[in-house]
Amino acid sequence: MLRRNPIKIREAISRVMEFAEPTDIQYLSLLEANGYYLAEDLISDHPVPPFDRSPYDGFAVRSRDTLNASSKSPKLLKVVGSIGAGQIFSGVVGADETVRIMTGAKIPEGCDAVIMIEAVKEVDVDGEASIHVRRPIESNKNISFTGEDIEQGTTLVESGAYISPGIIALLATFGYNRVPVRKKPKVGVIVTGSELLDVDKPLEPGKIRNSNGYMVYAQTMRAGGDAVYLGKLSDDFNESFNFIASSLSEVDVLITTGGVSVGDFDFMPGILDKLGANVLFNKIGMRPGSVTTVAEKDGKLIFALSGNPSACYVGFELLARPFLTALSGAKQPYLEKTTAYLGADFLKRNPFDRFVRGNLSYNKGKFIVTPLGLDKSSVVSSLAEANALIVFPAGTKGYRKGMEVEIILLESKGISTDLFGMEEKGEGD
Ligand SMILES: Nc1nc2c(c(=O)[nH]1)N[C@H]1C(S)=C(S)[C@@H](COP(=O)(O)OP(=O)(O)OC[C@H]3O[C@@H](n4cnc5c(N)ncnc54)[C@H](O)[C@@H]3O)O[C@H]1N2
Ligand code: MOO
Ligand SMILES: [Mg+2]
Repeated sequence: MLRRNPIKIREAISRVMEFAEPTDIQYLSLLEANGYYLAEDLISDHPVPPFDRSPYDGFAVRSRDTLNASSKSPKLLKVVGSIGAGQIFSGVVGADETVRIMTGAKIPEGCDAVIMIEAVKEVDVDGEASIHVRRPIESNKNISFTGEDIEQGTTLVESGAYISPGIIALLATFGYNRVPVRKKPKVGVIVTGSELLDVDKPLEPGKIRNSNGYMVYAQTMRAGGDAVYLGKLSDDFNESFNFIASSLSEVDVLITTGGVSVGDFDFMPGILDKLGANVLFNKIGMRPGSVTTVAEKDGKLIFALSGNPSACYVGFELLARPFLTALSGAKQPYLEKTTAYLGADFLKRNPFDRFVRGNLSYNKGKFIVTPLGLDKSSVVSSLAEANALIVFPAGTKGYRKGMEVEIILLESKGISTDLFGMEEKGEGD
């Protein structure tokens, strides 16, 4: 029988990440770029705003004209023009003159302040539009200055950043009609097992519906990959071998589920062997997902995930997810890790690092994480509400409600830079 040497999850992650080369750069329109990773630094090539402009609807004035204005003796200014955003006042504003100006319009030459519309009285003097100013205004008051938002030459976003709606706004501001991004890696998903029914089929004795295929497809998309569902293999070695061998050439990464353990129909180890793939590991000292196997063939990785739904889910999140996110060009591909208070007892011993599906919520100023469903790798029920993995390190005994635990956030776009901060906490296995 195949020899398996369990390694620590931290080591498994680093072996996988050694193969994480970002994909090629492609150019997308700004409407398509959301959710990709930026492939070059975004540097401001002009100041923002690019000209001094009015932050209000009002009147642009020369402040010195208003020096002696008071409510008893208002200063009369003649309105010599009117501009909206996008329009330019072509002349130079002279003594006791003002220009009616709307929010966003360029400050006319000669003016050094803006008085809001509500603060003046509009009057008609011999058929000429004028305003009464009732108090002095300081120089530079109510002006949005050139570069006050962004100075020219600033690195605003670094290559490898996740393109969020806010970054889209910056890209638009600086004229990125076409945005350099990393391609989403093409990820083939294959499920194995003669017991699997298609999702539209009624149950039959001894059979179950294929849930992993759809789950892994969705996980792949969440990880920034471009998932392709390649299909379901029945328990036939040669057929499975041929299909997997030919699928590999069509994708950047291949993910299979099932058939990685030691059963009569667990063909993945034999298939990887026959392929001549370099097995990075085939056992991890963790629960669930201990049988998670990763192999490399011609520079491409094959993630052979467990068939058990929870083990499959966790194996994907810990190993495939950072890998795919790194391929997609993320500067920081790891999920964020933080701490929370346990919402219920978890009294099992932890001979291996354990990753329990949990639901993180916020209650009265505290982050509470509650273990979900049965802690068995075969269950599917624990996955629906999982937004975190609770980390119980190997060698620990049992945790009571209210204790502080480390958690990995499943819905975050990476912030932390370590390998989940997995500390070595004794062997335990
Ligand atoms: N003698 C031993 N038996 C088992 C061991 C072991 O060490 N010695 N390890 C157990 C552990 S731990 C796990 S995890 C599983 C791993 O199983 P496989 O990866 O070989 O997966 P399968 O045998 O194909 O299936 C296991 C289980 O999962 C169901 N399954 C499979 N694919 C899907 C799918 N696409 N959707 C939903 N459910 C699926 C399958 O029907 C089985 O019930 O092995 C243990 N056994
Ligand atoms: O690989 Mo199994 O899920 O360890 O639990
Ligand atoms: Mg099996």
